[in-house]
Amino acid sequence: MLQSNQRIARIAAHINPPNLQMVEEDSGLERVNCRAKGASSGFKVAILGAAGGIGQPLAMLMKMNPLVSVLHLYDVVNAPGVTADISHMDTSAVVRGFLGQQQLEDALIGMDLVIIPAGVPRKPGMTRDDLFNINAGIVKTICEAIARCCPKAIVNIISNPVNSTVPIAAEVFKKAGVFDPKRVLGVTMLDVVRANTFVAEIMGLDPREVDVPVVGGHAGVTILPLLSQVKPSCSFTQKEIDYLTDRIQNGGTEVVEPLARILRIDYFADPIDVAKAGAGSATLSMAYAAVKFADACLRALRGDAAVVHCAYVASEVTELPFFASKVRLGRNGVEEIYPLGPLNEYERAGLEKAKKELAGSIQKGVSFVRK
Ligand SMILES: NC(=O)C1=CN([C@@H]2O[C@H](COP(=O)(O)OP(=O)(O)OC[C@H]3O[C@@H](n4cnc5c(N)ncnc54)[C@H](O)[C@@H]3O)[C@@H](O)[C@H]2O)C=CC1
Ligand SMILES: O=C([O-])CC(=O)C(=O)O
Repeated sequence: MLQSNQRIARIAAHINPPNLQMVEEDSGLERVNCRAKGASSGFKVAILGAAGGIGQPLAMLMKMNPLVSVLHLYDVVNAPGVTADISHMDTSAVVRGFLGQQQLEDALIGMDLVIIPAGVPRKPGMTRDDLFNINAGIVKTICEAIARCCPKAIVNIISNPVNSTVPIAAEVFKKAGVFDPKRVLGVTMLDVVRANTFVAEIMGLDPREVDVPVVGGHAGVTILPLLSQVKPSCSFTQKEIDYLTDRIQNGGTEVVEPLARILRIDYFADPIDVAKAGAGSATLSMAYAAVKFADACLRALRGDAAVVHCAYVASEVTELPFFASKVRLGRNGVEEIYPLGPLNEYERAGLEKAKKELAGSIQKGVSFVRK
């Protein structure tokens, strides 16, 4: 039976790893973090930005994933509290918290998958690119640490502007001599999740049975839904195509901005209710999408066949160095990038617009690291 002070120390150690060694030395306790049954097999996953609007529900959902054996939660604020909270869930993954930059490397050592939702979100009136000045530096610092501590990890980048943060990550890894284009993935899953939902809504289908490829990037016109390739095969009127394309491209803004979609949304009488209006951007649907994507990465790491999703990756599908399209995931990350398939005239025009904007965003990210 443990003494009261030992029990308290155990809790502290669980939440704050630097105390762990001290506790082991002082009390002779075994590493509490290794005690959970079922924790020996499975993957080690780190969430960076784990105390944020996306990070918290993402951490909760990853703690529920049976493929995860160890879950590291890192943030520059509030990581201990979130870790304590999540660690009480009676699922097998062992949770450890890491607070502040001095613990970033500890958070990363040995990780198989690193998920990055660290950074500031949009407020009304902002584009994702307006986040560049703050988030570019955050992603750069984090990726420098990944290059040192777990260069073989699969990296899922959520922080916006994804169109630039993925090129930033790639440049950092190149500089460190560890860039593997198969392992760096921009998370565009929320665009697919939204597209599936909106198509299902107007076609009267079950969203779980709908699959809309969304290619290009993750901002405005760079988000290009290929409605001609929807499964199950659907035939849309031009009005429906215009509505769906616009809504999928501006799904993020629908959450951020009051009044943004006043003319189209009919489920609230008061348009003010339609957005977070300064309280941030999508967090819950994003956590859902991030977990869907992370789970796919883990299943692929395990060796499952035919794990195919859209993601923004280093690519030769177009003349641009990065592009989102369907990729097959495997034990090494991106094993195969699929071509875009036949596009109709509307989609070809959309592709040209997307590429024009993407080229600038990619260059901006690359220059940020090379400067
Ligand atoms: N890829 C996508 O589809 C989506 C991306 N996002 C983006 O995700 C990011 C996070 O959004 P939210 O969670 O809503 O923001 P948030 O502000 O609620 O949370 C961000 C977290 O990052 C932490 N953070 C800040 N600097 C950090 C650093 N240097 N290292 C580690 N953590 C740090 C903050 O302390 C905070 O806990 C934003 O950039 C947002 O635009 C949001 C929705 C969808
Ligand atoms: O719109 C934003 O700023 C957040 C985001 O990327 C999304 O919800 O798709």
